[in-house]
Amino acid sequence: MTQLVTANEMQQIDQYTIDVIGMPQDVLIERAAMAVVDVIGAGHFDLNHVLVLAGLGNNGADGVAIARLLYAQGINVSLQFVGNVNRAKDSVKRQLSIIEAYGVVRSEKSDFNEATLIIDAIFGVGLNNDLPEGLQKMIKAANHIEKPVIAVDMPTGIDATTGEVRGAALKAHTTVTFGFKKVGLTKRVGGYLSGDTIVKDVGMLVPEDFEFSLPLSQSATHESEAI
Ligand SMILES: NC(=O)C1=CN([C@@H]2O[C@H](COP(=O)(O)OP(=O)(O)OC[C@H]3O[C@@H](n4cnc5c(N)ncnc54)[C@H](OP(=O)(O)O)[C@@H]3O)[C@@H](O)[C@H]2O)[C@@H](O)CC1
Ligand SMILES: [K+]
Repeated sequence: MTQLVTANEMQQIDQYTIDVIGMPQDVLIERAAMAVVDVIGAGHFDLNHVLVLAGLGNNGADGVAIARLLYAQGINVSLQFVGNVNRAKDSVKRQLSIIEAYGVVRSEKSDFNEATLIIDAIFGVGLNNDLPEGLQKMIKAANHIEKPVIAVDMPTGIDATTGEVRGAALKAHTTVTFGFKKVGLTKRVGGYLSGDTIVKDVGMLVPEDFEFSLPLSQSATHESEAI
């Protein structure tokens, strides 16, 4: 039995945990990154060349932290930004200044062909529009070569509430989603493109009087089991 949430409900819980409980955002980002690295470690993925695709919001911040953790384990990882870094959120810029001290290579072009595993940290629950044309093209090309993809929180391009594709969506082998299972991962194309979905606890707290709008789902899911 799992509690399903909409994008908005997840964002309210995020904000409450940070603003009311006082949990630093960078702690949540670090725990999210560690959760994804746990899943990578427990999986049977080819880690010869991991390519992290990072966007400009907190989903991207998760991605930069994941790249740092993998690099610190001696894994061959490259980081590619999707979008204009100058427009990135502060959380991403903080992660960037940290990772630069570790010496991680930032690749400009998307070296999909060499990658043996792709970490999709472009957009998460903050997706609020159709993807830009260029990104849609890149995603369709990536889907075509069928590289294994681990989606961070949501497959990029899937609306976390409706499960619809916003122009294009990166098909994931596995989706590691934080806190609660987003209802978009169970509906329409979102249910298909998200692959195996694992819910990981990153320390979010739900307000006492919080009213979930969705019923508990029967769907089996991996709770945040220790791996
Ligand atoms: N909050 C927390 O504490 C934690 C959050 N966590 C992580 O954060 C993720 C949510 O982060 P997020 O709200 O920054 O949104 P995200 O999905 O990164 O999008 C980035 C920005 O892109 C923009 N944008 C949207 N759609 C667009 C489009 N079609 N085309 C172009 N641009 C578009 C939009 O910016 P705007 O347009 O609103 O200025 C948006 O802000 C969540 O999924 C999880 O991974 C975890 O670390 C746990 C702790
Ligand atoms: K993502």
